Amino acid sequence: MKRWLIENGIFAEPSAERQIFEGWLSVVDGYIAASGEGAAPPEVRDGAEEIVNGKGLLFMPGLINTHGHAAMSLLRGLADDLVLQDWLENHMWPMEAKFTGDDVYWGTSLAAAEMILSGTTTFVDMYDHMDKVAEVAVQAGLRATLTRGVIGLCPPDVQTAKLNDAIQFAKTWQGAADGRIQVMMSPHSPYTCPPDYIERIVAAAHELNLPLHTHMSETAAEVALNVNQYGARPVEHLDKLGLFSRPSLVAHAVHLNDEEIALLAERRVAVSHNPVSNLKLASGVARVPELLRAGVTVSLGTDSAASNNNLDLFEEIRLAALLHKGVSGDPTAVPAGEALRMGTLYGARSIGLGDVTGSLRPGFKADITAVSIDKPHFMPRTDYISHLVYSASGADVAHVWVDGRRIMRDRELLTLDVERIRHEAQRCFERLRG
Ligand SMILES: CSC[C@H]1O[C@@H](n2cnc3c(O)ncnc32)[C@H](O)[C@@H]1O
Ligand SMILES: [Zn+2]
Repeated sequence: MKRWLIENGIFAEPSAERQIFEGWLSVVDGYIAASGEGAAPPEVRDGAEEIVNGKGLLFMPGLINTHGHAAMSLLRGLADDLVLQDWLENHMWPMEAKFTGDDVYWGTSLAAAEMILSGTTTFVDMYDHMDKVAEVAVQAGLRATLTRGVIGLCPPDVQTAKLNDAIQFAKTWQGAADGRIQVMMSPHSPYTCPPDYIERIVAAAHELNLPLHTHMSETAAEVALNVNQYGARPVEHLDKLGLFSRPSLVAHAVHLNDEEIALLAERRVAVSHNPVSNLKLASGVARVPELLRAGVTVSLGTDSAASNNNLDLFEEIRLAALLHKGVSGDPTAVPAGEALRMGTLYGARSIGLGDVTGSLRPGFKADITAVSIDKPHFMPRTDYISHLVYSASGADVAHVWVDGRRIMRDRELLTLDVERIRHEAQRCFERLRG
């Protein structure tokens, strides 16, 4: 039984009434065991194998990135300042057609390094060659919810092969690495998957007892196309195809009307809000305050480094708090505490891990991000929730633990060889470009 302790720290618990306390927190076998204000009780201190001095540090739940395509980090900076369809069809998909498992391995490793360095402990990833993504997640020590995204714009035998690949991936990896790896099923979107194909994917999710994840209502053009092709907007269309009969997480959900928001709430569909990607691709601004008011679980995602162009979830938290004030004219539209919950607790809930991670309460996994607060931009000590949301960035993260295991110490990655990853990522990109 491994017991360790953090003492002299400041702790931020986004779910609590009183969100900040100064004191200690103990971990036993990867789970948060207890915490309290002031000095740790002697029996806790005496039983600890390791004591982390938390002076100058703020400990918070590890950040949860609920939508991304990690391997696309290889395409960062390749095609900027374009709208979604042009970016996807003329720039991303031609490059992705050349991706091998090796590219996905090194692209995902690059993303994993960046995510750990900026305080993310759990990530959702939708891509191809998912065995490689899972391998990286296990090696990096991250928690991950992974899904083989399928695009159905291909002959029936290829559709079937892709679906079988997704099923095989799920059977191999669901619950791996002591439960750190979870799996979902993913039609890429309603505009790339014909209705009967979506129904087959939903049926597979029922058989395997898995949640579903998809891109939905990202652009106004997508909604118009859906109405033209199928006579319904994407929410109604996917509802009719049974997608929301499983626990589901939709990415973007930018273009929604009031009825659609009500239906998402009724079906308990979670939304991954990706504000930076939505701004960069000029997709629009999601109706986050309305979604939250309707009771929808809204979490945060970066999308890929090709449409962001980094994986720093602190930026999404800050933007979620700022953007909706700006567009609504209401400074309380997304308050700081709510933005922090979107990056932690609500992220966990949106992938069915609401009792596992996203909180520092006893019984949760010790997925912890330590922010170095001995810096001018964290002074004076007025309100640390405010500082985390409006002032912090990923570069302030000092240490990271997942499942109670430290994976970054003083900004040194303990599970990944960052020099090798940088070199291999450049090599992969040059081959792809060539
Ligand atoms: C089938 S694997 C995932 C697939 O999704 C593509 N993608 C990346 N970002 C977006 C986005 O914002 N909207 C829709 N699709 C996106 C990526 O290029 C992969 O092909
Ligand atoms: Zn995406």
